[in-house]
Amino acid sequence: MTRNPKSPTSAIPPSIRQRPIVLVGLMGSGKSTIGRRLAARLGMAFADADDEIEHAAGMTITEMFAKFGEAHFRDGERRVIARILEGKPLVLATGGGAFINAETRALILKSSLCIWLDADIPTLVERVGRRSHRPLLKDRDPAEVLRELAAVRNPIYAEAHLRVSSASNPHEHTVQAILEALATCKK
Ligand SMILES: Nc1ncnc2c1ncn2[C@@H]1O[C@H](COP(=O)(O)OP(=O)(O)OP(=O)(O)O)[C@@H](O)[C@H]1O
Ligand SMILES: O=C(O)C1=C[C@@H](O)[C@@H](O)[C@H](O)C1
Ligand SMILES: [Mg+2]
Repeated sequence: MTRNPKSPTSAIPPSIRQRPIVLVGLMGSGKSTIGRRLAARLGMAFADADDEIEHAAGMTITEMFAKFGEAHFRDGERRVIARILEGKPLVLATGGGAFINAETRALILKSSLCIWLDADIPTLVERVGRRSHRPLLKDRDPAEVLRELAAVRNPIYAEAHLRVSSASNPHEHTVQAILEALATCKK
């Protein structure tokens, strides 16, 4: 594991590891890939809510949307996130819409330290790719959908406790920026 001497994790108050760290933000903002790396740096467990939901339902998110609709998916998402947050503190990557659901958001804000990973639309478009497996992006121009979602969702993501840009490459820059934010976090 590489450690950057500029940001030793020893600078992070021990209380930070005593509750879950939850990453929220739009599709492609890096919640899953950054979350896994952040957890490794902090020596915490990691979970991805999208993976957990697929595991619990025994089908993909795309299948769930097609078979039961988005509302059903959101309900399952809330229950899965509630169960994860009741367990041992960990880093949790949420799906892009989880924090937009008022009940799920209340749960996250109450029991975790919540970080909004934010990036500009061109960066997000590049990262989700042109042939996305994500059900909300597969039938329309991803740039258009992401712009619409950003307009509605960004004011809600702004309720997160911390906001960190994930726009710069490589991943380690973003992990570093999160570690720096955690080191001075008063929440
Ligand atoms: N800070 C970063 N630097 C470089 N590449 C990144 C960064 N963040 C994400 N990526 C790349 O962007 C792509 C999408 O990232 P990721 O799957 O982590 O997004 P996500 O927020 O989990 O999306 P979703 O909400 O759809 O689950 C991946 O290929 C990932 O490697
Ligand atoms: O932004 C969203 O609403 C979504 C993001 C993905 O992570 C998945 O949770 C699903 O595709 C919905
Ligand atoms: Mg993800």
